Amino acid sequence: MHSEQPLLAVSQLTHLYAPGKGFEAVSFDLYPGEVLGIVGESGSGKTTLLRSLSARLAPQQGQICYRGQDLYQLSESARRRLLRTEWGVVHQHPLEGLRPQVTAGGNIGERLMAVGQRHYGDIRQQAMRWLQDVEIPASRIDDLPTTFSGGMQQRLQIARNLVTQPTLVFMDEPTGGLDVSVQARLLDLLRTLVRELNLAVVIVTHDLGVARLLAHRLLVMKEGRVVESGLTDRVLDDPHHPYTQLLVSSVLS
Ligand SMILES: Nc1ncnc2c1ncn2[C@@H]1O[C@H](COP(=O)(O)OP(=O)(O)OP(=O)(O)O)[C@@H](O)[C@H]1O
Repeated sequence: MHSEQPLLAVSQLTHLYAPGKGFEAVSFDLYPGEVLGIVGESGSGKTTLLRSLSARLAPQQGQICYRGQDLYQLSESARRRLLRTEWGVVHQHPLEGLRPQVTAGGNIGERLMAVGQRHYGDIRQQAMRWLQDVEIPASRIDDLPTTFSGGMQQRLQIARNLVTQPTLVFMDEPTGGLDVSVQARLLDLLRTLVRELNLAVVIVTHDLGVARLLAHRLLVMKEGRVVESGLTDRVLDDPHHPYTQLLVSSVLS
């Protein structure tokens, strides 16, 4: 099936705050350009797992290899560099992923500087192009993100993360907290960007509609364990595990 090496190889990953709280024995491979959705009810451990996968919470057991290298054997500064360059993290609350005291252009430009760009004119031009790509008027480049609507802030956070052309992006409920029409446009935008940039994505969502639209494969979590995994259409149209059946039928009813 895949001749190439996985971007992420996760095996037997565990971090439990208490029995059933956190995640336990999670294993999967993620390949370039693949979108993996993590679904499950509130408290099932999705966010904790995402933090561990994205180098922000050391697991108690198990291993994550990124391009064949053990993530938690890297130095702290190497992991931080990854997060500023080849990786991106899109938080549910955009201001957690933005610098509120820095202009929209500065928020995007900062990531370019982290990958070594120094030419002010080039950086500003790329920031302007990215603002337009995420449907923010370029005339807002010198405004602070706190003056933006929630939907605009989320699009700015996405631009900030994608400007460095990352290979892997982690998203935690990126459309949560937005109203339905704003959500639909944002999903459309994400789908286009993921395809155009051939991004690998791990996306946490409790919304099966979002999972259906974006994810190629799903992990279904319950009480910290993966109870079912597979291609998105298979999992949602022909769920095998009773918990997945319940999850799917609760959306349909
Ligand atoms: N720092 C922490 N210390 C102790 N327990 C925690 C901590 N963080 C999370 N938990 C617990 O671990 C469990 C999993 O939480 P987590 O946020 O990963 O779930 P989730 O599936 O992302 O939920 P939601 O969809 O509501 O965000 C919960 O019971 C939560 O209370």
